[in-house]
Amino acid sequence: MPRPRVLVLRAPGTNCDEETAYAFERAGAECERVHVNRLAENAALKDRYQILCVPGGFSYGDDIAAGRILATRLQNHLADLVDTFVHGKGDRLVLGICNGMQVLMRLGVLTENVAAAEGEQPATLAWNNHGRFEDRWVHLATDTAGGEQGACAFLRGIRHMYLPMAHAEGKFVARSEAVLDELKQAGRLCLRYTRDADSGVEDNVIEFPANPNGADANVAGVCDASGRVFGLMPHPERHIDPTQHPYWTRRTKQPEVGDGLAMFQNAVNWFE
Ligand SMILES: NC(=O)CC[C@H](N)C(=O)O
Repeated sequence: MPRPRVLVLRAPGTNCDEETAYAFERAGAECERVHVNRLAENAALKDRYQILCVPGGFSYGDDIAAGRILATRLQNHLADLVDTFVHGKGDRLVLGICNGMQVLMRLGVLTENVAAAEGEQPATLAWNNHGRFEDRWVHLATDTAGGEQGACAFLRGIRHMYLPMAHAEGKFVARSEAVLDELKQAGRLCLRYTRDADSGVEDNVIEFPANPNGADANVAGVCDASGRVFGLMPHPERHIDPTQHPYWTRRTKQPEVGDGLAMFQNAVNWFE
């Protein structure tokens, strides 16, 4: 299989596209950063890629709500692109990081097929509990409720990650306990904030700062029913090299790579 080609989507206000492209390239993919307007001009462009990634940033200045305007632009002008990657033949992957997860949530693709009343969104991303932008490193645990490997294609074999998070509107809130339960049972609440490197998944909300925003069930990332479409609020592309770790000068034993790289490698290996 040739190296998978990644489309890293850019919009006004995107600011993590270069790091994200670097992460995918380090993992062995070929990557192009493409502006949403170029895709709107040339619909056939999307056929060049196997992975769609919506990176972090402040698309359209977070106006109205973070991710809302880019999601609306995709819905109204690039519905075919979204449909091809999310549904299509099931042979492509979609990743949304931070602002990208906000876009995927606003599009509804991460909570598709979940029972909610007609016209109601099953879940959303609200403002952090303390009402501020929060920028810190967090411990994350993966949920394997979807089976030994877990439900999510990007998280295979990963049990724990230490990654930066940096957002204001990242608190995952489900409409009801029933929605939360349904997502949980299916293993779709696949990435959770946790206390430290040795802690696992907890369903009760853990205290700040371990859970930096107050998210229901400590949710940091959600995948669709197929596990091919994944959104997470923390930034795996900011921990690719061990020197990005805040304590790297104090550690005697240096790991070969940063915790975030495995996620990008999983994406590349999915095509083998
Ligand atoms: N790092 C990011 O992608 C930021 C996401 C978004 N602008 C927020 O503050 O919530």
